[in-house]
Amino acid sequence: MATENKNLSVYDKSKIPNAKHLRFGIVVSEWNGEITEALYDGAEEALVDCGALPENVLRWNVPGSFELTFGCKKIIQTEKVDAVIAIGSVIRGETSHFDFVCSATAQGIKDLNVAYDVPVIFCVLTDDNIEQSKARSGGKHGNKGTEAAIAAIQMAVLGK
Ligand SMILES: Nc1c(NC[C@H](O)[C@H](O)[C@H](O)CO)[nH]c(=O)[nH]c1=O
Ligand SMILES: CC(=O)[C@@H](O)COP(=O)(O)O
Repeated sequence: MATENKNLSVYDKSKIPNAKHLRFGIVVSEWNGEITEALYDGAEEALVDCGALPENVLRWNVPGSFELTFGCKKIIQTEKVDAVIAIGSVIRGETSHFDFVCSATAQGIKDLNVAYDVPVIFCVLTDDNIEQSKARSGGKHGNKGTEAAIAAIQMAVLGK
């Protein structure tokens, strides 16, 4: 199902485990800050709505989406977290740089999920234009940060 037909912010709280005993890391790319801040707000609000304590939501910033892999690795290595959310916004420019950043970031975050026993949630928008990004960070399609928070809670308790 494409995002076009799904609201990213809709979740059934009764079906989400309570997050009161969980601790989360959120690593936020500073590129396209208007978008990533909105994604962060959606994620943080959903985590707290589902019972997480604000003091158990740890935020680190990195320069761009390419640095998300390293930032997520470091937060896993240095902090006790039950799940990590990687937040970024990549918007296509004139060159093929978009493709390399998106691919490297997706592969890097996938690799972290293999290398460590802490789920890392891919909350990276990869859009052709800013309008698509705005629509997915609190606009007509909801907020991918909200979706990522719910996934983080579900994955944090998986197998426990
Ligand atoms: N163009 C975007 C970037 N580019 C920067 C890279 O992510 C990286 O920080 C740089 O290549 C240095 O290693 N990053 C985004 O997150 N979004 C973009 O649209
Ligand atoms: C995703 C990018 O790196 C991109 O926004 C950079 O723009 P350009 O390809 O025009 O250099």
